[in-house]
Amino acid sequence: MANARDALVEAAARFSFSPTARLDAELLLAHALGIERNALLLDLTRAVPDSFGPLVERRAAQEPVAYITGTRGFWTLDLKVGPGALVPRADSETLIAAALAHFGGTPPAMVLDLGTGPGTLLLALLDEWRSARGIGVDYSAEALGYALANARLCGMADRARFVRGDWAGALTGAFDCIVSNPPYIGTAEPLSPEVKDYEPAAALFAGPDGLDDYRRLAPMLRRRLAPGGAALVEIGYEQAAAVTPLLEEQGFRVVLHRDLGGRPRVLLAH
Ligand SMILES: C[S@@+](CC[C@H](N)C(=O)[O-])C[C@H]1O[C@@H](n2cnc3c(N)ncnc32)[C@H](O)[C@@H]1O
Repeated sequence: MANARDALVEAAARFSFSPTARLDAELLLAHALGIERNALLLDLTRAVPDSFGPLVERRAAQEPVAYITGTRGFWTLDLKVGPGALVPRADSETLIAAALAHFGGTPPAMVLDLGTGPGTLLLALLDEWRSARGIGVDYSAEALGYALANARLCGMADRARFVRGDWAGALTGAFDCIVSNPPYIGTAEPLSPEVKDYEPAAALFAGPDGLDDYRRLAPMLRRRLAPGGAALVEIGYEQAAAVTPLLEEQGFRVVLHRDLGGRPRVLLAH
């Protein structure tokens, strides 16, 4: 029977399409063994279970690792994810860092996450702001199923509520912090099979120029933001020049935040 060391080399070679081929293999083998990746790396002589083979086949077909393992780490949390919900992206942690920096030692009382998916932004913020409560909105029932499960798993079900709806259309009241990572990919943009063939199109595409959802969201942010509050939206790295005026037209002052790669990633409107 192959040992872990050899099996990882073989699996990573099958994942040459992935920039994180070796990491993918380690995560899948740790999942098959039911242990943490760190524990796997401490002993690479261990035997490989038969259940690893089918996982390798799924990844070789470019299924996202997070859909295979059913979880994805985001900020301080391990979130349950699966088909029907976008896999949280590391780039979105820029928005969390920007929100924490903006509010500093005075956390907002009410947070609204528009397009919450598996609860990503809302739950990460509520984990930091223990006195805050929040609402996550999505129009995907599947995504909301994961969001609710994640709120329970992370011990935040008493502070996080989820609502199915078309952005903020059905909401009333004011929120001190509104966050959103809406779909922002243009319909003709080329995408890898990993994204295009597995992740929900409704979480990705926003009209020919990728801006349709920002156009709808901008006036809703104005209406739902409490005085003195801040709205933060994630953007594609080439969209700052197009999205900033949409927010400024609503009377907002806009501050740009960059991701760890130095690319424009978040607009903070206040
Ligand atoms: C790019 S995904 C982001 C998901 C999550 N916020 C994250 O960062 O992992 C966009 C989300 O917006 C949701 N969405 C798209 N159009 C929507 C609409 N009109 N109203 C509410 N949610 C919408 C999608 O279902 C999807 O979950």
